Amino acid sequence: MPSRLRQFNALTKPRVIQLIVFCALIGMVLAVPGVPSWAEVRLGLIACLGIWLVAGAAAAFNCLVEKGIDAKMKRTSWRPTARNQLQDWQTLLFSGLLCTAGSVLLYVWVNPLTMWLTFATFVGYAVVYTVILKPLTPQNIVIGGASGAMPPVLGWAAMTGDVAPEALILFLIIFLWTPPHFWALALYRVEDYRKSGLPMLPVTHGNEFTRLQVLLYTLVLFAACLMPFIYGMSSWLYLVVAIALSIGFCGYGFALWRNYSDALARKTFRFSLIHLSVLFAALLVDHYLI
Ligand code: HEM
Ligand SMILES: CC(C)=CCC/C(C)=C/CC/C(C)=C/COP(=O)(O)OP(=O)(O)O
Repeated sequence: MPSRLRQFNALTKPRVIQLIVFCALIGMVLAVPGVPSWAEVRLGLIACLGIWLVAGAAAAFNCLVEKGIDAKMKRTSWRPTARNQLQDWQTLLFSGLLCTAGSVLLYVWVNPLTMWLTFATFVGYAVVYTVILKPLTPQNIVIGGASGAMPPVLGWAAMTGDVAPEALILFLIIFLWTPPHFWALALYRVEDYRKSGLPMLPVTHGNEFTRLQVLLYTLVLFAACLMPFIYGMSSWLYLVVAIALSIGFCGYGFALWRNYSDALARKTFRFSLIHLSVLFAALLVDHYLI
C-alpha cells in the first residue's frame, strides 16, 4: 500500500473496526430468520460498508482530536496525526468524506433509521466520548462504551427498519464487555495514561480498585451472555460456548484480582478480544446450524 494510503488507513483503527462491523453483521444475521434471500444479502453488505465507513470516520476524528495526547503515549505516538505526518485539514476532510459517504449509503440504500442511529453513534464516540467524557471522568469508557455497543443494534435496524429486544441484549453484552476489555489494557499501560493526563481508572483509583472492577464486570457479563439463550434467540450450542468463554474471562478477572502482573493484564486484554469474537461467531453458527 502506498504510504499516504497506509497513513489514512491507520487513522480508521482497522482492527477495532473489523470487530465492530462483525458485531453489526451478527445483528443482521439474527434479525433475518433462516437463510437470507439474495436481496437481504445485498442489503446486509451495503449496510456493513456504510457502518464501516462511518465507524472509520469516527476513529479518524478521534485521532485528530487526540493527536497531542497520542504523541505523549508510547502505544499511540506512531499515529500519523500524532507525528504530524498529516495536516489537520487532511484528517478532517478524510473523516468528513467517510462519514458522508457512509451516511448516504445507509440513508439511500438501507433505511433512514439505520443512518440516524449510525450518525448518533458517530457523535457518541467522536464528540461525547472523545471530547467531553474522556478528559472528564474515569467512567468515560463505561458511558462511552454505549457507542461501541451499538453495532448489533445498527445491524438489526438495517435489516428490519426497527430495534428489537434481541438487539438490545447484544448491545448489553458489548456494553458490559467494554470495561474489562479496556481496564485490563489500562492496567498495564498505566504509565502511558499517567503521562497523557487522562483520568483513566488505574490512574485515579489505583491498580487494586481497577482489578476489582474488572472482576465484577466479568461476573455481570457472564449473566448477560446467558440472555440470548434465556430469551430464545439461540440454542444449546451458543450456551455451551458462552459458558466456556465466560468461565475463561471470569477466571482471568479472578486471577488478576488475586495476583497482579502486567503479563497477566495483557493476557486478560487479549482474551477479551477472543471472548467477544468467538461469542458472536457462536451466535452466527448457532443461528444457521441448530
Ligand atoms: C469505549 C470503548 C472502548 C475502548 C475505550 C477501547 C479501548 C481500546 C484500546 C485502547 C485498544 C488498543 C490496544 C493497543 O493498542 O494495544 C483497543 C484494542 C482493540 N479493541 Fe477496543 N475499546 C473499546 C471498545 C471496543 C469495541 C466495542 C470493540 C469491538 C466490538 C473493540 C475492539 C478492539 C479490538 C479488536 C482491538 C485490538 C486492536 C489491535 O489489535 O490492533 N473495542 N481497544
Ligand atoms: C459509527 C460507529 C459504529 C462508530 C463506532 C465507534 C467506535 C469507533 C468505537 C470503538 C471504540 C474504540 C476505537 C475505542 C478506542 O478507545 P480510545 O479512542 O480511547 O483509544 P485510543 O487511546 O487508542 O485512541
